[in-house]
Amino acid sequence: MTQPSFVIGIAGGTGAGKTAVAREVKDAVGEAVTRIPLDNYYRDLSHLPMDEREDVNYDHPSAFEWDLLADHVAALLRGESVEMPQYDFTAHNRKPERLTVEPSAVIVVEGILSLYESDLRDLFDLCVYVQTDADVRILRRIQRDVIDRGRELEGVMDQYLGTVKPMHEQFIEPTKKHADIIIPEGLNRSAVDLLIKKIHAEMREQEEALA
Ligand SMILES: Nc1ncnc2c1ncn2[C@@H]1O[C@H](COP(=O)(O)OP(=O)(O)O)[C@@H](O)[C@H]1O
Ligand SMILES: Nc1ccn([C@@H]2O[C@H](COP(=O)(O)O)[C@@H](O)[C@H]2O)c(=O)n1
Repeated sequence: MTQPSFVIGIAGGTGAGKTAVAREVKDAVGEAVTRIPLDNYYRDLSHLPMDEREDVNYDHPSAFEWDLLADHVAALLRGESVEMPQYDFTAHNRKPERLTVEPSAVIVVEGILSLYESDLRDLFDLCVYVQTDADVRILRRIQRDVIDRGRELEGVMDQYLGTVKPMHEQFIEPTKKHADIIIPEGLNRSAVDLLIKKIHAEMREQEEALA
């Protein structure tokens, strides 16, 4: 049985506020929202030792298992549950366990390159880009990586200049052209409230279509 779902892709640079927006939407709309972090679809790198996993370019499109993510979103739209991978930023690898995700009225796919791959984008009803200046994003990222992810400041800076910034300019920022909505700064109250209103309106339409 197909599940009528409203699918939203939220993209934007590291530290832009994508996760904050997606969490705010889930908190406001509730159980009807399933959040699918793109990070969970980083390729399994169990075949590489830790020192090689540390050096992977995690901001290049090739770092993600796009087919699996598109298959999972398509399965949810067919009304089937999926076994979503989980990611461990400390190990630079997938966790052994998966999380069962059930079909739902609203699906939010959120991550740096959510709007990059056309097969995935074709499944989205609404494309959102969170636009935040690079200086604000790097400050947020340093805070998160050093405090939450236990990384050294020097490593965060090297990674930012070596891969994060150039990949942002080459691959992430250009996906803004696919956006229906651009949200400034992340948790922009007015923009997020409008997004939540749109989701409620779509859910009402789904309910009326089923009645
Ligand atoms: N408009 C905002 N003003 C201040 N801080 C914000 C705003 N939006 C998001 N943040 C904060 O910025 C940090 C990074 O946001 P996050 O959503 O994790 O970014 P992303 O998922 O895009 O990497 C978080 O601590 C979040 O609470
Ligand atoms: N092992 C990894 C995997 C990813 N990253 C970085 O995460 C960023 C994406 O997540 P956001 O919440 O910031 O959007 C991306 O820029 C990768 O560089 C990492 O550092 N280590």
